Amino acid sequence: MTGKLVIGNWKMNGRLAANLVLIEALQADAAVQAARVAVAPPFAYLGQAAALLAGSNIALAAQDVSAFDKDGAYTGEVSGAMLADVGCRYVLIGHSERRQYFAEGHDLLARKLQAAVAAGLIPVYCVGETLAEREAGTYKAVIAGQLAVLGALAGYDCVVAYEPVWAIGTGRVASIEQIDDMHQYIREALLQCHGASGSIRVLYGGSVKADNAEAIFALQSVDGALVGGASLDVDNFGRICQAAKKTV
Ligand SMILES: O=C(CO)COP(=O)(O)O
Repeated sequence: MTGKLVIGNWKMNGRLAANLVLIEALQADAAVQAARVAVAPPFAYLGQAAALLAGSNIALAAQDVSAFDKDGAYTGEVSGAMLADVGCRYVLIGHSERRQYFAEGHDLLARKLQAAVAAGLIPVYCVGETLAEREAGTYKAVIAGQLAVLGALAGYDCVVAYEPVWAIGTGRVASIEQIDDMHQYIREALLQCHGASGSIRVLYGGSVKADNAEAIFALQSVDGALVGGASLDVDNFGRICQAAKKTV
């Protein structure tokens, strides 16, 4: 499978009936089948999605993982081993919504990253600055601080998703220049803290839609996209996958 990686983050959306319709439509979409694609449903629906996706090219991703890597008395938690057991290949870690609403910070995220790789999952580590940080001009330092957590993961397969908070769900996509600038910066920073930017893929996320995907994927510095809202719409997601496949 070649091409850019497209991951659909469903966030806290979905129901059994709607998921069935969406996944069956994705399976029937030639562009989705031909691209390198993953979907990240909520925990409650991972089993359903895994069963529906069995034998398909579409991989399964989770939206989060517990920092605890041993089974036990951790009510409400879902471990990396459980995610691997139900068929997940990827797991999102450090999404800005988790940083914002659940106060996830450096130490916890470092543990989650370790737990993910220990379970054989590929972490999709999310970074991104707020509008205030962008306007204050501190955004690169913010991203560098967030990336520092990856230092301990040297040697592991890892995906980084750059998602400027101000572009998430706002329809306000970062400009091509802003994306390229940050992706170049992230690659260089990864070389410093992770040691091998070559083995790391950097995805862009934030209001990616069918009509802007091709221009974003045309950037050499972009290895794919983490898609929120548009991943719930087959037509939009299918066209994003088509754009990803075009720009190998
Ligand atoms: O947060 C995102 C993906 O993780 C991006 O969400 P939107 O594509 O809805 O802006």
